[in-house]
Amino acid sequence: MAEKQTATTSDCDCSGSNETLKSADGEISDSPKPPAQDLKSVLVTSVLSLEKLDVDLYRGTHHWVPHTQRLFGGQIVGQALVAAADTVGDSLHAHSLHCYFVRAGDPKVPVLYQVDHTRDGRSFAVRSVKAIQHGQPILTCQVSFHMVQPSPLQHQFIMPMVPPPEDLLTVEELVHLYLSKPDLTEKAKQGLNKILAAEVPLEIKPVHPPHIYRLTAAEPKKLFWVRAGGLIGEGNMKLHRCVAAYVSDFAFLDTAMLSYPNYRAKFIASLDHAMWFHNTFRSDEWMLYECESPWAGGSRGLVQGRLWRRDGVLAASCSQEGVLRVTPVTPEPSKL
Ligand SMILES: CC(C)(COP(=O)(O)OP(=O)(O)OC[C@H]1O[C@@H](n2cnc3c(N)ncnc32)[C@H](O)[C@@H]1OP(=O)(O)O)[C@@H](O)C(=O)NCCC(=O)NCCSC(=O)CCCCC(=O)O
Repeated sequence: MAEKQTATTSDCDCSGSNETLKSADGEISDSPKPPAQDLKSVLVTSVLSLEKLDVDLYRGTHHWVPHTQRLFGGQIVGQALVAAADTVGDSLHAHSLHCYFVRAGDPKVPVLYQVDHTRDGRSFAVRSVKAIQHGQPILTCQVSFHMVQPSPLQHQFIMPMVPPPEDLLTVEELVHLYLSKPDLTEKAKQGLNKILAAEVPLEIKPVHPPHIYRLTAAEPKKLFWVRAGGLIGEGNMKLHRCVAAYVSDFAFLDTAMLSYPNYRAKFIASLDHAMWFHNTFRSDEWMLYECESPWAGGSRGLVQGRLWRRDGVLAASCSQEGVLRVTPVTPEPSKL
């Protein structure tokens, strides 16, 4: 047991990878401007840097834990993808993954990732990953990898027209703006300060920032720009998919709650998560996350998302179902 190594992420020399930034029509695109932030992202240095304990066995630790004190689903999916990707060659790239969150993750102990080599074929390889805590699975995940293959069949939806990230405020800037408003209730202040204290390793700019007190039902749709906080770099393009897996579970499921301002979630958790990767991208550059919920019912909600590169190329698609147990909100007398 146990030669100790760090798996697959920041230190991996994947300079042999021939994956370049290509647009949907196969043209090499103008490389978007490098991100402003120059410090290595904590997603690289910690969250997605797994310890290799043995053949096909990895250990991951935690960074940001949501207030629910159950592990963030995106972290578990991202780490599972790192483990799976470490067991395939550099010419294979994850094109889809399908996961079930079967138990809540415990933030007090690390997570073990056990990889099973389900199949290795000529063009595709499939890995099955079990994330384990206290001897029991918390996540089961299947990842399929594909070698780069050309095709005359190419189409995609068109990216929604939205203001560029430079014209929008980050969540932190919005919170400071809200905190400067008079007549803020103590409860609202506490909620806003909690947002500032959370060390989410992502930068987010909502396209339509929510009103501090959401009073009216909205369509279950939202759009936000998102990128990893800090630099990831071009060295390991596989890692960008792992980061996108992390990103894709963030603020996703609550899209299903947007039409119900008179209810708050007393229990909300993702049950499953699926992703399809379509094109290369850098997750430390701004991507537009377009989220919508086509259905809710039976204490569950379905959400679907598209991650767009800012040059309009569809990078990835996501789907998730979650449990939504709600309780009515008592209206507060003092509103902004
Ligand atoms: C809990 C899961 C979904 C399975 O549920 P169940 O089979 O019901 O498990 P139990 O252990 O029997 O119950 C758990 C809990 O729920 C209460 N419960 C059960 N049924 C009902 C019911 N019909 N009505 C009311 N309450 C019910 C039960 O009493 C227990 O309550 P407790 O005793 O107070 O605990 C299970 O599959 C699970 O937990 N899966 C993991 C889900 C998960 O962790 N997903 C990833 C994290 S969520 C996430 O990351 C979303 C992003 C958040 C960040 C952001 O975007 O801001």
